[in-house]
Amino acid sequence: MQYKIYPPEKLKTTIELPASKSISNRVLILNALSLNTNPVENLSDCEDTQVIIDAFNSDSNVFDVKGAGTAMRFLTAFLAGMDGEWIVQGSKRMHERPIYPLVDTLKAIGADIEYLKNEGCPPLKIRGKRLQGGEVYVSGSVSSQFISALMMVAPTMENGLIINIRDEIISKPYISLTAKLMEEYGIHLKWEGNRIKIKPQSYKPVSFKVESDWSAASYWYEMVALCPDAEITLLGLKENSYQGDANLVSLFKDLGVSTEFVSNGVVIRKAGKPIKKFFHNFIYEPDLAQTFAATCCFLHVPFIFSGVQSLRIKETDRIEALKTELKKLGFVLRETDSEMLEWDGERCFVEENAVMDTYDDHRMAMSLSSAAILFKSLTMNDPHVVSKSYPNFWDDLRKAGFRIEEV
Ligand SMILES: O=C(O)C1=C[C@@H](OP(=O)(O)O)[C@@H](O)[C@H](O)C1
Ligand SMILES: C=C(OP(=O)(O)O)C(=O)O
Repeated sequence: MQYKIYPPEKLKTTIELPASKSISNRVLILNALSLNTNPVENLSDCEDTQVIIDAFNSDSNVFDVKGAGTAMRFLTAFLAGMDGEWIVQGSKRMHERPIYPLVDTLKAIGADIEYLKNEGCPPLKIRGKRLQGGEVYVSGSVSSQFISALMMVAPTMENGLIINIRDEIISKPYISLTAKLMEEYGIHLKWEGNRIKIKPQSYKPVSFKVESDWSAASYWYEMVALCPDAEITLLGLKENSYQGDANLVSLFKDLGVSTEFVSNGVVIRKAGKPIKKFFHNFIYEPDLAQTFAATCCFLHVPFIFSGVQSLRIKETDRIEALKTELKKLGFVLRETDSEMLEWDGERCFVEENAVMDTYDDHRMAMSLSSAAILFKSLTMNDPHVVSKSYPNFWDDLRKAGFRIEEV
């Protein structure tokens, strides 16, 4: 399926953002560990959250997490400590995404996990049993989700868990998010430097309301940056958010978007000119890199991004995908080394009748959609991929005045 997207003359609207998928997916695991029966308010309706709900409601011992990295990693650690024999599988891409740092660590404390296809990647067969815990070493440079997964199950282990994080810690705010949510569920943990100590203890069931998703908000910031006349209210965002991607407020200031925090969210507006060149290390906000690559190109602001190495092992190789799709629109991006992505302002011919590919990656679709504002229209393949984190994205664009035709 293809969409042809036409922008409105001006943007003035109020958008009910989806709930944070990172918080929703942690809360589901924490609820299961605390035997919590209180309903969660505002749980995300996205596919990545639904696959965890489906796993918990299933009578089968075979779970399909589709493309959800958090679901794959969190359920692996959860099921490793649950009596029974389990199979966790996912999409074709999920079966290429690494999970060995987590599996190796779980095996080191007695877990029984087998690779069913490719060594180091899902699908997995897990023969669950109560884990003793102890002291483990895990790499922090592949995915923070391994550390979050271990942290959440640590209090249920007989001896608790001391997690020593080796190498560079990427996506650190997501580890902080896990720690803060565990604290809300009554857990005490000690995190000093590269060491997280969690004693055996019981989770307390609590009522929880999930805040809106800052990563999803980034696409609306991008639209405001590109639209000559724009004011958008985004509901449900918190100023003192647990989400690291809230850092986009200060990053978008440099690209001419102001943020006013109001009681029920934020109002974002066009405010001044963008800076001449944009520099940022995305190691702590990998999910924002595509938004900023697209925004900078469409604003004609050259950029140097560092810390983008983890983008290669996400829903797709996001570096390759960005280079390919932005080139179709006339922007020549380069990797100066494996951790850097740069656009020095080099242009090429805009491909005639360019059609954007989305690579089974919600963030490719959402970050590129704003090109419709610059080019007056945009055609995109497989737009439904947004359901991974933001199922109502296209409906919200329609609400904001975009015309979207199915072609
Ligand atoms: O823990 C989480 O909720 C997430 C952690 C990040 O992954 P990595 O730690 O693999 O970078 C992020 O990209 C992903 O969208 C969500
Ligand atoms: C990388 C992402 O998700 P995950 O790793 O959980 O599949 C994402 O949502 O951008």
